[in-house]
Formats: sequence, C-alpha cells, structure tokens
Amino acid sequence: MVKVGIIGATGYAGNELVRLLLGHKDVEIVWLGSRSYIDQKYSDVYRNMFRLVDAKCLDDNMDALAKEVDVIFTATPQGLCASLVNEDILSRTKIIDLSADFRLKDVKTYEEWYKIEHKAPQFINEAVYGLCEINRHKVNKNTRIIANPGCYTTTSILTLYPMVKEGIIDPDTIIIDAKSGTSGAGRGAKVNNLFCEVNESMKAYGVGTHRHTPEIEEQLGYAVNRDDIKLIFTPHLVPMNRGILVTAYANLKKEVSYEEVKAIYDKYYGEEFFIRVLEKDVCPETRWVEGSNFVDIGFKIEPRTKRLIMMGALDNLVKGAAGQAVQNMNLMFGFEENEGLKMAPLFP
Ligand SMILES: NC(=O)C1=CN([C@@H]2O[C@H](COP(=O)(O)OP(=O)(O)OC[C@H]3O[C@@H](n4cnc5c(N)ncnc54)[C@H](OP(=O)(O)O)[C@@H]3O)[C@@H](O)[C@H]2O)C=CC1
Ligand SMILES: CC(=O)N[C@@H](CCC(=O)OP(=O)(O)O)C(=O)O
Repeated sequence: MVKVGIIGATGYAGNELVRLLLGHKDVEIVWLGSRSYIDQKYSDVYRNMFRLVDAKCLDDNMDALAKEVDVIFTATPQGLCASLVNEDILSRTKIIDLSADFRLKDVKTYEEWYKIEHKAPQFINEAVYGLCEINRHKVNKNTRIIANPGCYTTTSILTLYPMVKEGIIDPDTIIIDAKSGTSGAGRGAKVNNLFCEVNESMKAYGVGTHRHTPEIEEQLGYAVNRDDIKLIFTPHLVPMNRGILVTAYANLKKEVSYEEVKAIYDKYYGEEFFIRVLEKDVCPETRWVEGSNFVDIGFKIEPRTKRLIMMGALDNLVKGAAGQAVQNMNLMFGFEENEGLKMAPLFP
C-alpha cells in the first residue's frame, strides 16, 4: 500500500482528496494535516466522513510527514508548499502540489502575478506540470514533484490545446470566458463568498488581471514553441457549488468543416478515458460531469465571423484539483491511471 499524507486536508480540495483516496485500492491515508483543527477528529470537521475516517487532524510538519509517507499532497494556499519543501524531503517522498507554486516556469512571472516571493525556485524546473492528457510521458516512478494544474487552467488548456497545436486557430486572438462554482474559492470565510453575496447573482472578477492568465499562455505556448502568446481570460463566479464552464473564442486560420475539427479533437482525445468529446451541437454542461474526473468538450464553427467557439466543462474539485492529483499519483506509482477515479458523474 502506498502511504499518503495530505497537508490542507481540511480544505475543500483536501476533503475531495480524502473522498477519492478512500476509494483507491492501493492507498492508505496516514496523515491529515491541518492548521486550524489540530487534534480534532477529521469526521467532526467533515461529517461526510463519519465512520469512514476515524483519525484526528495533525499539523503541517512536512519534515516529519516525509519520514512516514510515500507521497504528500499539498492542498494549501499559494506559497505554503514552496516554503516547506527542501531537498531532504524530496529525497524521502514525492510531492503533488495542488497550489500554483511550481506551475509557472519563470519565477519572476510567478512573483509578479501572485505577489509573493517564491521560497523554493530551485525545484521549479524539476516539477512536472501534471496535465496528464498532455504530459503523461513526463510522469513516472522517478518524478519527485508534480505541479498539479488548477480548475480554470485545466479546462481552458484541454479545450484549446488541439486547436492551437494543429494550427486551426490563431492563438493571438483567444478569448476565454470562464465560470466557476463557489467551492473554487475554498472553504475559508470571505464576505464575497457568503450566500447572499453569491446566490441569485453572477459577476466577473480578476478582469484582465487573473493569475491563471500567464499559466494558460505558457502551456498553450508549448504547443507552438512560442513564449509570447497573449490571451484574454475572464473568470466569473456563479451561484453553484461545483463546476467550471469555459467558452473560448478564437479566429480560424483557415476554412474548416465540422468533420475536420471533430477529427482533430478525436485524434487527441479519442482514446482518453477522462475526456469526452461530445456529439455535434451538444454543448458541455457542468451538471453532466459533477463529482467525476471527466472533462466534456464541444465546439461550434461560426462561419459568419470566421471564429471557432470551443467549450469545456469539468468539476473544479475533481478533474480541476483532487482527481487530477490522484491521476498523477497513479502515474507516479505505476498504477492504472484511472484507479480510484472511474466513478460516473452525479445527477441530479
Ligand atoms: N477549490 C478548488 O476548486 C481548487 C483549489 N485548488 C488549489 O488547492 C489549494 C487548496 O484550495 P482549497 O481547498 O480550495 O482551499 P481551502 O481554503 O478550502 O483550504 C485550505 C487548506 O489549507 C490549510 N491551510 C491554510 N493555511 C495554512 C497554513 N499556513 N499552514 C498549513 N495549512 C494551511 C487549511 O487548513 P485549516 O482548514 O486547518 O485552516 C485548509 O486545510 C489552493 O492552492 C487552491 O488554489 C486547485 C484547484 C481547484
Ligand atoms: C471561484 C474562485 O475564486 N476560484 C479561484 C480559483 C481557485 C483555484 O483553483 O486556483 P488554482 O487553480 O490556482 O489552484 C480564483 O479565481 O482564485
């Protein structure tokens, strides 16, 4: 059995990790790390775990944890993983970081967009950007650190990547309109996320400044060997618990038919367990992926404006966080990539 520790187990992404790992046949959770609930029973914090998890929450001592487990998940705020990790820890255990600390390859870009000093830049190059469907060849038993992509970026990149890579769209014209359920903002109390602030309303935020913009630009840039792609990314907060919906627009570089675009999506994703390219004229909906590790993708050619409209939906806490992290763990330990992740979406 692979021994697992979770730092940030009491957050939304952490709780989702616990839920998924409980259903994984090769894993034992031995450390539930917290900051605010140390020595309290985990199932008192999350009553969905009553009679399923008997353990108490421990602290976030990564040095001690590294001596006990084979892999540590960090589901913690930006900057924390980088402030804890060191060479001794990485020589003992693997790290799958759900935050953004190791996602951007340029430390200056990270510090500029996150407004925090990076405390472990020496590990940035080593970290693998764990977008499994694109980078799985880079993840294996020797991988020590995974930068697990987040919810908006996973949806945006997977939806756009084949079209950028195959030169169907002009990457300098991309506009991404994204919507997220409120769990995307975490469990911490914030006025903006109170029921009356979110319910029956919708709003854009981080307009022109959201920190996921450079991450999407960087990853799509790798598809065409460029480091200067600039795109617009506008996230919106919507009154639902879970789910991300991305609608992306870009200019077509040439005239294409439905069959040509569909053939490209099928070439990239036809064999992928977790990516479902939908049938003609079917638009992805968050409700059809909720609770699962699936990403649903659809598209429409808009001949009047010579644009392609690409749509993607996933569950921010599963494929956008904990599910993708477990998928990466499976690759790192040589398990079936979908072990513990085969569940069908919830509905209603
Ligand atoms: N929510 C989502 O949909 C997604 C989240 N992510 C990323 O995952 C990470 C966690 O997000 P999320 O679960 O939403 O956040 P939450 O706010 O729900 O949880 C944060 C967790 O981190 C712990 N924590 C906070 N500060 C510290 C600290 N100084 N030392 C130790 N532990 C600390 C908290 O402990 P305690 O509860 O004990 O205070 C809690 O367990 C973030 O980096 C986020 O960007 C990525 C993709 C999607
Ligand atoms: C609704 C909401 O507030 N969402 C968060 C994204 C959360 C997240 O998952 O961030 P990472 O992908 O970087 O880990 C935000 O916009 O900051």
